[in-house]
Amino acid sequence: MSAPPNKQEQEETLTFPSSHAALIDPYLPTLSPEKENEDRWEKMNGKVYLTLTYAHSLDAALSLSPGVRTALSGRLSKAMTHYLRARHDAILVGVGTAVADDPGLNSRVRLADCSTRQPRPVVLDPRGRWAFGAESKVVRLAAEGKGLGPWVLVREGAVIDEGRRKILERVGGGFMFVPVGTEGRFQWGDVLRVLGREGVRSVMVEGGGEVINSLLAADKNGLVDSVIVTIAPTWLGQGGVVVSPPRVEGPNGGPPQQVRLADVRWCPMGDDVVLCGRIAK
Ligand SMILES: NC(=O)c1ccc[n+]([C@@H]2O[C@H](COP(=O)([O-])OP(=O)(O)OC[C@H]3O[C@@H](n4cnc5c(N)ncnc54)[C@H](O)[C@@H]3O)[C@@H](O)[C@H]2O)c1
Ligand SMILES: Nc1nc(=O)c(N)c(NC[C@H](O)[C@H](O)[C@H](O)COP(=O)(O)O)[nH]1
Repeated sequence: MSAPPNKQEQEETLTFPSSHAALIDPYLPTLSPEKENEDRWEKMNGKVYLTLTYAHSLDAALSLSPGVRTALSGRLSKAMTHYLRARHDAILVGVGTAVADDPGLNSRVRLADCSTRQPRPVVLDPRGRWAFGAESKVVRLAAEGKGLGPWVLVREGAVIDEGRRKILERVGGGFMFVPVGTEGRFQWGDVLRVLGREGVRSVMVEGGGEVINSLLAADKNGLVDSVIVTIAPTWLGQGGVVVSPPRVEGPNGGPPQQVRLADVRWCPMGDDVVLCGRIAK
């Protein structure tokens, strides 16, 4: 595990070789002209393409503890993550990640045609916990034209701080309202509907633990189109934020149902390995 990246490391342009991109591309939403995208969107009844992607250790930990930013990906798999960011319309994280990591949520990879493409940062924050300001990295990058302004999804009826609303709107972002259930959570279907209404056709969900586990638990509805996991050759030890969704009991008291991947591909990337797949039906 390395020290937190310094500002220069965080802002340098990354390259992701096309030979590696070719391994990952079958698991990504297609890059097609807008018209074709809209036709497909209608055929799929307005289903936003969802890629679940994150990096974890050999003991399935995303980080040392909830409030700690922990670098796991090596140089090449990190470039892959930035390539994924360029290949989706939006990138979504939970407020726990926004608070712990102060993430940029932009793409720093140059694509094969030398262009860059930025995803819309989306933060799930039902209770309005994220105390961002103009100096928060994602806001600053948007102000500098290096990313898009974030959308913060809060519960319907939440009282919005005027100052924060202005900060977001100044960089092209804003608050959006989504209904919550009894547990104070959004339904994933509602989240995707809100994003779809705003023109988002693909989203990569990057974490953290609660977001990933709640999405895997909800996937009986077939929301996840592909899964791309970077596995780093390290154990973080007990106490980390772990990917392990709640068990679903099997029928008639049988063994618990497993969430399994099909159509699997393992891609070595530097010291890491990237696992791609789709959730088996
Ligand atoms: N290694 C990686 O790829 C990676 C990726 C992202 C985050 N992380 C790490 O994960 C840690 C944060 O994880 P975490 O589990 O504490 O926080 P999290 O990012 O999953 O955020 C949790 C919060 O998001 C909101 N949320 C989650 N699911 C929701 C739903 N269905 N509806 C409404 N709101 C929902 C809730 O407010 C919840 O408290 C940090 O340490 C971060 O560094 C690692
Ligand atoms: N792929 C990946 N490898 C890692 O080792 C790691 N720690 C993350 N973590 C994802 C999480 O969403 C972080 O918040 C962003 O990676 C912050 O990075 P940026 O500032 O957006 O570049 N993701």
